[in-house]
Amino acid sequence: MGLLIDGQWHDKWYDTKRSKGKFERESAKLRNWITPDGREGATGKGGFKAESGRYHLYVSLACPWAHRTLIFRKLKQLEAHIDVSVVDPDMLDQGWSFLSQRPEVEERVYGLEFMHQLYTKNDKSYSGRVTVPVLWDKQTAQIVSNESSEIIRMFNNAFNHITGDSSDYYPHALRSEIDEINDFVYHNINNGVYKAGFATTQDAYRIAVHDLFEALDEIETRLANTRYLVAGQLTEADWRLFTTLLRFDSVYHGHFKCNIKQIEDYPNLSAYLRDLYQHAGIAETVNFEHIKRHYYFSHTMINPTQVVPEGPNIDYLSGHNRHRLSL
Ligand SMILES: N[C@@H](CCC(=O)N[C@@H](CS)C(=O)NCC(=O)O)C(=O)O
Repeated sequence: MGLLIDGQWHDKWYDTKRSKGKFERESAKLRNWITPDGREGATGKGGFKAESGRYHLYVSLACPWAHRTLIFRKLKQLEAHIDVSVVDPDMLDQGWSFLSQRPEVEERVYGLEFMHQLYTKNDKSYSGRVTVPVLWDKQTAQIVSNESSEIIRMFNNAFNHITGDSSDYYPHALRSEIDEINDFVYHNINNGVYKAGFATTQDAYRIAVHDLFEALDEIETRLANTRYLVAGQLTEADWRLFTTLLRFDSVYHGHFKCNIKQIEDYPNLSAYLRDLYQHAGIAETVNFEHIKRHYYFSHTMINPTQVVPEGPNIDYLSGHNRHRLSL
């Protein structure tokens, strides 16, 4: 685990000393947008027109942020248009790498060994963390974006004229409601599990874990009478919550000490999680072997033995009975 400073790789863990033991996530720095005609998007520069075969997506199958992008690639019929490279689940002294015996792990554009080489190919004096997901432009050899929340929005609509798929997970009429729930879920749940897991003081951990479970309790109540988070309709807000819920009982509950309850203890959240898992195509984007191996093996300051637990055994294909809920 490390970061680039002026284009040089440094093996360094997160610095929580300056923040009294709190984990503070660095914001993603590369924020351009693919648009239907190449016009500039909400941030960054223009020149990234939606085209079949031009872009490449780098993901970790373990990472909840990268998982969102794989889900949108699937939901929006983009598999034939945007190909993918998968990093090794072990993120050690060189950060994310492609050095692996696993057949699914390979850098498929240039044959690189490490993800940090892609970041320096984009900018040879880059400074910052080397994160996944990354959306890469093969035509100009640049990173379009390393921010998952924006990559899923590009996938949601920039390629519709190419795929013919006009399903919309961020409809205009629901945007402010989606933004509001996203913000709550991001701070307390998506990033909340990391704030608990990476905290290096008791106080920082305690505050994060209580905020997390208060938020889960609130969502549990919200899901009692509605199938999805916003307007009874499947939106990006659901997929953003899904990738964290899915990892919760296998990883965050033990490894990140989020152990006040499991998702399986919540009747509505556990059924909602199954409902989303069983949505067409989604199970194919899930790899529990990578998920468990990555966290337990890579975070050696949390789990120095690198032993990966055997359990839990949860059947995400079992019945959930959420179809009865409409609005
Ligand atoms: N804001 C980014 C966060 C991505 C992120 O933090 N990814 C993790 C993997 S789950 C990562 O690559 N971490 C490496 C590091 O922080 O050095 C996004 O949502 O795309």
